[in-house]
Amino acid sequence: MTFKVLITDPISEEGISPLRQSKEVHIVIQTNWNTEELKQNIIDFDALIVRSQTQVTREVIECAPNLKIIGRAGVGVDNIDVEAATEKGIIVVNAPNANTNSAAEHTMAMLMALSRKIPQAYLALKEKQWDRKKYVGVEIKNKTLGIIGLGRIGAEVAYRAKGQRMHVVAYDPFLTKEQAEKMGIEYGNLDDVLRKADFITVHTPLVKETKHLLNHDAFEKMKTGVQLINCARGGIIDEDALYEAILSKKVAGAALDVMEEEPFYHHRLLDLPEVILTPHIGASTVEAQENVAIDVSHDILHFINGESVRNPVNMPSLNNEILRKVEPFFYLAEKLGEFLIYLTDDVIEEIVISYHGDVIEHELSPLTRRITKGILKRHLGTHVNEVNALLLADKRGIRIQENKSYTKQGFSNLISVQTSTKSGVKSVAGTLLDGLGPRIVKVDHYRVDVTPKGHIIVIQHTDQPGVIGRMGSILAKHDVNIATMQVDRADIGGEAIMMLTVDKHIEGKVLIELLALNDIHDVKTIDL
Ligand SMILES: NC(=O)C1=CN([C@@H]2O[C@H](COP(=O)(O)OP(=O)(O)OC[C@H]3O[C@@H](n4cnc5c(N)ncnc54)[C@H](O)[C@@H]3O)[C@@H](O)[C@H]2O)C=CC1
Ligand SMILES: O=C(O)C(=O)COP(=O)(O)O
Repeated sequence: MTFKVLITDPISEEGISPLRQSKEVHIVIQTNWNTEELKQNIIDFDALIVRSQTQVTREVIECAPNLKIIGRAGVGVDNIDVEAATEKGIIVVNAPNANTNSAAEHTMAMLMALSRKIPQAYLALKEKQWDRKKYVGVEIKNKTLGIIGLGRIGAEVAYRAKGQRMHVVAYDPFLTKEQAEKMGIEYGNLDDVLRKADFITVHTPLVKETKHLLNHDAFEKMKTGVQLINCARGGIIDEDALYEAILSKKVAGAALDVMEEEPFYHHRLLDLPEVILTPHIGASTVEAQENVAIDVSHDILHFINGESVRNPVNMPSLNNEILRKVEPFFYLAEKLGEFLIYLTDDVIEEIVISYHGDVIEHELSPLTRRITKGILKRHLGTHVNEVNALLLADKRGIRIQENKSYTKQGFSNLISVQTSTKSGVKSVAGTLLDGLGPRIVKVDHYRVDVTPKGHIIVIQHTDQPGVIGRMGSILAKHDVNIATMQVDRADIGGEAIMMLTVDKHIEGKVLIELLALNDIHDVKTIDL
């Protein structure tokens, strides 16, 4: 089947060559559509690749019933309604490492241009003005650069600034004093950075907490004559407050690659000679564009091939080594969920997942997602996936509890899943046996040993002579061949369980006959 990929922002042709080479992929590039046109035309597409310009709103996502993956050929996903995508089970991937260098280099270029007024001098000369006095700058050597957000790009900027013999003070909620010392920079809180810096550069994402992070109050705390750089996202600096701060001479200059509204032509900041601007070109290099497109293309191909994507935004990201260790448990996890929902007759209030033994050394969240997916899938349909399973459970008021314990419970690894409803608790446990694969080893408090695959019958009965024979006769009458069979009981003559694997799907009429047998209390037929 053809996998249709729509690309709506300019992208490197070399970068998408992995996609072009795939026979399954059909690519449409359309960079001129407005939102309405995008909404009308997105219906058939399986994947969408964008940069920062296309606004992938909830409305757009709702017009895309076939959309499975959105690739952001870059870092910031503030132009994508990730929550709406997650609800629909659409995976969002980006290219977090591919344009770091270009963005850091652009930041340094802006810092140099700002400190030496290069764009202003250039413009004047183009107007035939030779004015050397007007364009006196300041050195950056021995000046303090304040970095807000010391992630990938912030850290690269710090190294480069140190190379220029600047003193660097940085604030990031995840930065420790020790890490800062190792990097040879000063560790500070936000106020330290604001108070100490001669130049301030921001490298955070645009989120609720960073919107207008540099506002009127922040400007008040800065040195008079401070210069600002924003090569991250428009909106981190409050543009009106910046305008006022420049007029009042608190801020001597600003270099902006990004603005709150893009493209921008009419903002009053454009009229200030202290402001230098570029049209969001921090990642616009041949190398970065090729790299972002390659990374996103590979993730789309991973997705098509049923492999885990490398750079998910709305799921935990797993590196290859972590993935290699946890992947063998994926099938077992999902099947435990699928199995348990057959036994659960009432509305689920809580799912308790307990991991025992060696498995707890692995990243467990992908397993919890798969178990939840397995449970929800039966009633919510195939649109439930690893991306939206937890969100869908949460929206239905289902609490999910995860427990971990080193205690081995008789197996080197054991995953036990329990559903709680108003009518009681149901549980199943499974293990991954070395060389033998996944097994269901416990159903409620009964011990069993069944491969979670194919057609399974679970029969609750009273432990009496003849029950098994009568059950066997009914299956034989309907030409149902029993492949394996397990029996366990609480006490002699007490409650017992039979678990059979059979070679075909059990039809309703067989079920009715089984349920009518004396001493059989419940029968569940399960297709995994
Ligand atoms: N102008 C352009 O063309 C480009 C812009 N960008 C933008 O640069 C930004 C940073 O990108 P990366 O470094 O790759 O991301 P990153 O995720 O590696 O780093 C962001 C850092 O900001 C920190 N942070 C979050 N909230 C903060 C707060 N309130 N105060 C201080 N620090 C905070 C985080 O802890 C993290 O370390 C993103 O917004 C991205 O969209 C990225 C590439 C190109
Ligand atoms: O990667 C990012 O976050 C960027 O801002 C780059 O944006 P672009 O892909 O060049 O539109």
